[in-house]
Amino acid sequence: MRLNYFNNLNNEYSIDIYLIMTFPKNHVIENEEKIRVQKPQGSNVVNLDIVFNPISPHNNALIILNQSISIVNFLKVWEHYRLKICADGGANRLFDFFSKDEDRKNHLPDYIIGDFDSLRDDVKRWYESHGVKTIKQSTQYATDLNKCLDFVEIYYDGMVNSLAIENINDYDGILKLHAQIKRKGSKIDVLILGGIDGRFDHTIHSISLLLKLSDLNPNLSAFFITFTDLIFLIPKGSNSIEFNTIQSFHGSNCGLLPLGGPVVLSTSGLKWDVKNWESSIKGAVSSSNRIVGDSRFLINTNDDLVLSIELDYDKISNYE
Ligand SMILES: Nc1ncnc2c1ncn2[C@@H]1O[C@H](COP(=O)(O)OP(=O)(O)OP(=O)(O)O)[C@@H](O)[C@H]1O
Ligand SMILES: Cc1ncc(C[n+]2csc(CCO)c2C)c(N)n1
Repeated sequence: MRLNYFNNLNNEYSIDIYLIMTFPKNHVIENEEKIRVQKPQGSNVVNLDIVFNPISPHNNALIILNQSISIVNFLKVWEHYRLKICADGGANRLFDFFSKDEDRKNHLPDYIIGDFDSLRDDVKRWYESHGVKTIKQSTQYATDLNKCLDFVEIYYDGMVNSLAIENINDYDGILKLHAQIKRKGSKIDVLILGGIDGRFDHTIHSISLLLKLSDLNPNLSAFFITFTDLIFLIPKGSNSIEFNTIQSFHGSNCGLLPLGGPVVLSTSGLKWDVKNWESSIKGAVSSSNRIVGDSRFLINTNDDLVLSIELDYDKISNYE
């Protein structure tokens, strides 16, 4: 609220008065279906538009895991990513996605990385004969997803240019190189296709990696995409989750998932906004919530939180 007043020399002054509302613990407010949420100051901004249309000079990577490629806008997404990696059997999925060699040739990944227990021989040979680099990493103490995430960091650190791929030892060379990189480089947006909603151990491993990303792969900001959802980490603090392009996420169902441990949450822009709300996997969890903010919603959390947002393909197909 702004108050204007004049002093005795007739100069106009204004003062802003902020009303700070404090809510009781575990409060829920039910909102209308579409509400305006003001842009906050000093929040971490998570821009959902960059998932389908990454900012071009920005470092980014697409990782295809060994699950069928189910997102409907896959070909558009493909065009937007600079570095494309198939994790082991993920290359079979990319190969099988196309029915003609002509289309396959126009969609070559940069690398195929893994222990190669699932990569079919014919697929390996075909991609190698078209110039795709394959990097065998046979260690059974890291998953192919681990190896790919580490590789993305060493690639953008510049190590891969200065090092012939053949010189990476084929047991755990990527992990060894990764241990040498700078901890704080520039941010890299990574979109991971698959890894969630198939085998349960893989799913939990994927969530575990997400929760450990700031420790293990601090330069990466990762989004998992499945046929139904976008899943990513909301870091501790105040966050503004924004979607300015054609309101692509307004109306989507979402879940605030305390998978890293108990959290206390306050939100603005959800159908059921929570205030000072204690959430834990053994206690209350806000699932089947809905985004009602017209172009953003806010989450304040005292610890990292996993967020899932349902994908509405009618809306996201508007992304060019
Ligand atoms: N059924 C699945 N559900 C979810 N994610 C999967 C599934 N299968 C594979 N993935 C993901 O794709 C990656 C590459 O798949 P691949 O089948 O080559 O895995 P893998 O590491 O050999 O697994 P495993 O030996 O446990 O079957 C895995 O590391 C995992 O992240
Ligand atoms: C305690 C422990 N549990 C499981 C595995 C097995 N493992 C973990 S990652 C991986 C590679 C999958 O491609 C395999 C086989 C292990 N090594 N150590």
